[in-house]
Amino acid sequence: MDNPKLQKLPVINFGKEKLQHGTNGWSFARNEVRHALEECGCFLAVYDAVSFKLRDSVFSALEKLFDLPVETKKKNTSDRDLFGYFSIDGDSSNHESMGIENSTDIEEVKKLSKLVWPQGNDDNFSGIIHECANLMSELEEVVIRMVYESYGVEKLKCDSHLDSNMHLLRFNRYISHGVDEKTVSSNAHTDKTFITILTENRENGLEVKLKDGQWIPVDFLPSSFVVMAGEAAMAWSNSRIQPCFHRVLTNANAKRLSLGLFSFNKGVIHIPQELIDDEHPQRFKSFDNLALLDFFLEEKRMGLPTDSTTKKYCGL
Ligand SMILES: O=C(O)CCC(=O)C(=O)O
Ligand SMILES: [Fe+2]
Repeated sequence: MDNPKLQKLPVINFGKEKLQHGTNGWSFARNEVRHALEECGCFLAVYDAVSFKLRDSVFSALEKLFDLPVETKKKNTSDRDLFGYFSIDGDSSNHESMGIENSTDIEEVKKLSKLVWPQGNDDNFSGIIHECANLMSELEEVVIRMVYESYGVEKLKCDSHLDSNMHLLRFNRYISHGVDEKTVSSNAHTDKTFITILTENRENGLEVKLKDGQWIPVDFLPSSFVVMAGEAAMAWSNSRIQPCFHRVLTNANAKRLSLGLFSFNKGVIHIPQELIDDEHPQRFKSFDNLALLDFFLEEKRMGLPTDSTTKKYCGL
């Protein structure tokens, strides 16, 4: 039975009519987005632009990708830790991840496909993955436009933010073996992104932490994606938006796949004047989002605590 004390995440519908700027549906959804990000740091977006058929094709393509030999998967490299292939093995679990930088460019998706299937791939891996990445990035653009608009920040600033957006598409597979309880497959963390958009196959596991400290499981609805605010959105918003703390717990003998679009800004992010006033004095300096990520990765490599990386990097 549902625990009545367990809160649920806000659910916001992103049907076609809500995506039309200037409609009542848009204004209503825009207010819900701001409220959800300020209160929870995340929400569930029902977004049927990604059809069930496309979803199924994406997850079966990812299953084939992860079923490749480790040596092949290791060809997915990147200059940044965590952007290419990595694997974390625990006593009873295994978490593997692969990524495609600039995934809204089909050539980048083809590059990975050619690397791991040099003889060719008959399942249209690139087409399917690229279509899904593009649809996810369209949702992300709508969310970012709504966020800028809800705070009355100039449209030009929003356009320039979107022009310098960089997307990393990342796939995760978590396998846990014969344990009775849930296994922590990904420790609690916040992303260093502006926005992260995630979905999963049928196996649940993602949990988010609410303001009151309660961890709640994300119950994905059909056609839904969780939209999470990252540290960059928190700093940009002068701490109005909460960064979303999340973790992954997998069930015994489960195989879970997830797909996430991580957006970083390639330029320098300035804290908008519209978000600074007597009640909200400026809390962060202008900062470079990717440099913030590199700073975090370096601190992590050195084994330093990373719970207040952003404050340390660009806090005032
Ligand atoms: O697999 C998931 O649902 C979450 C993955 C995640 O938090 C991450 O890749 O940063
Ligand atoms: Fe994450």
